[in-house]
Amino acid sequence: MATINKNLSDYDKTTIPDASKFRFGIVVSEWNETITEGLFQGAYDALIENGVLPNNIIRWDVPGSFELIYGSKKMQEQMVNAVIAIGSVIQGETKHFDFVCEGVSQGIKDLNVLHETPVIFCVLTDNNMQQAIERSGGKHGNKGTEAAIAAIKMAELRNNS
Ligand SMILES: Nc1c(NC[C@H](O)[C@H](O)[C@H](O)CO)[nH]c(=O)[nH]c1=O
Ligand SMILES: CC(=O)C(O)COP(=O)(O)O
Repeated sequence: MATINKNLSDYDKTTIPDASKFRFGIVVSEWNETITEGLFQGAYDALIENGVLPNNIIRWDVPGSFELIYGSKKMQEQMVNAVIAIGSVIQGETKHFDFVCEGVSQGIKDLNVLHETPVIFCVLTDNNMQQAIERSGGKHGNKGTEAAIAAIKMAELRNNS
């Protein structure tokens, strides 16, 4: 199903584990800052709504989405139950978009394969700014909310396995 047929902020609260026992790391890319701030807010609000204590949310900023890999790797070392990597890549005139998207998605996949702490992929890869606006608190909801719910579920899975 495409995002266009699904609001990214919708979730069934009754299916979400109690998150009050968990600590989360959020790594935020500064590129397309208005978008990544919207995603951060969506993630932060959803964590709080599901019982996470403000002191148990650690935020670090990195320059761009490519740096989310290193930032998330260091965040995995911080005694957190899960990490959320937040970025926004927007298509430009060159192939740079493809390299950044490929690098960050493969890099975060590698962190999930190599280490115990789950890293959630909250990186928008849009054709234009309008698509990014619509997915960071706009008409399609907020991918930050979706990422926070995924982080809680993965923290619980890790706890129980
Ligand atoms: N163009 C975008 C970038 N580019 C920057 C890279 O992510 C990286 O910071 C640079 O190559 C230095 O290593 N980053 C985004 O997050 N979004 C973009 O649209
Ligand atoms: C995603 C990008 O790399 C980007 O927006 C850069 O734009 P350009 O390809 O025009 O340099």
